[in-house]
Order: sequence, then C-alpha cells, then structure tokens
Amino acid sequence: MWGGKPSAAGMAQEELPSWLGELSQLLKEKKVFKKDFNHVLINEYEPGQGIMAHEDGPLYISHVAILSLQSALMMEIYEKPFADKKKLFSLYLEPRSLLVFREDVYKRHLHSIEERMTDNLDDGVANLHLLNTSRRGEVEREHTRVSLTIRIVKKLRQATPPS
Ligand SMILES: O=C(O)CCC(=O)C(=O)O
Ligand SMILES: [Fe+2]
Repeated sequence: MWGGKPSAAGMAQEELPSWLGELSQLLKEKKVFKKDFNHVLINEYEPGQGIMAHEDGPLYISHVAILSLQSALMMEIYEKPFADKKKLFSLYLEPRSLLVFREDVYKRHLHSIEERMTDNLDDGVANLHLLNTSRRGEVEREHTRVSLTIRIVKKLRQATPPS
C-alpha cells in the first residue's frame, strides 16, 4: 500500500514513489482523474485466489482505477444487497488493462473476484468486444495477477512529526 492508511479521522499522507507520480501525471493527461491520486493498493492473486464481494466505501472519492498486470481474471459486479446474489455482469481484466469505475457502480454495486481456476468468456462478460484475446469459453487463470487499485482518499490530516 502506498499513500498512507485511510481512516475516518483522515489519512496522514505519505509521499508516493516517483514512478507512481509519473502514473498520476499520465492518468491526468488521459483524463482518467482530474487530480493526482493519493492512494494505491497493490494486490496479488495466485490462480484460484479472489476477493470477497465488497464496496470500496466512503473514505475515497467514488472514482477508482484498477490497473491489471501479468495475468487475466474475471471481476463480477453485483447489485446490492449481496444477500440477493444478483449478478449484473462480469468484466474480464486482462494484463495492462485499466478498469475505471465511478458513481453508480462505485456506490450502488459490489465487486468480487471469485475463487476459481478458470473463467468463462461468454456473453455475460460486458467487455467481451474490447478484449485482446479472441479465446472464448472456459479459460484458465495461468499466472499470478498483480493489480494496483488507484484511488483518492477524501480526508487528509497532517502527519504527526516524530518526537
Ligand atoms: O484486484 C482487483 O482487481 C480488485 C481490488 C479491489 O477491489 C480493491 O482493492 O478494493
Ligand atoms: Fe474493491
């Protein structure tokens, strides 16, 4: 994690590594974000690993970019409440792709990565027409996937100087 620990009291902002500064500049140029992001979470998924259905919550502005690296897998988008298990669509996140979601998807939906070894590239995949791969049907999760979740923490506070 880079940027600090988000909390309701405010995040004591830590300086981002310089390569993330370059990425921030690029994302502004490409109009993904209007201002510099201040928080990046790195996640690693071995084939078969996932992340429970969740929402990213109120500590961040409702606008997130997810950079996928090394390997592809499927993200599922659910309607709230999760108890109804109503899946709306899936998104196949290929390496070197950037997923941006905001407002409604951020606030009204949940996202998850199911714990499985294969993903089904069928008509339920909302970005099927945008994919680099032409493979369809069951596709193996082949390698470790690394993702960067890039966000803007709303509330910042001054770091307490070391005593
Ligand atoms: O790794 C991903 O693509 C999703 C990560 C995520 O949902 C999160 O960090 O909140
Ligand atoms: Fe998330």
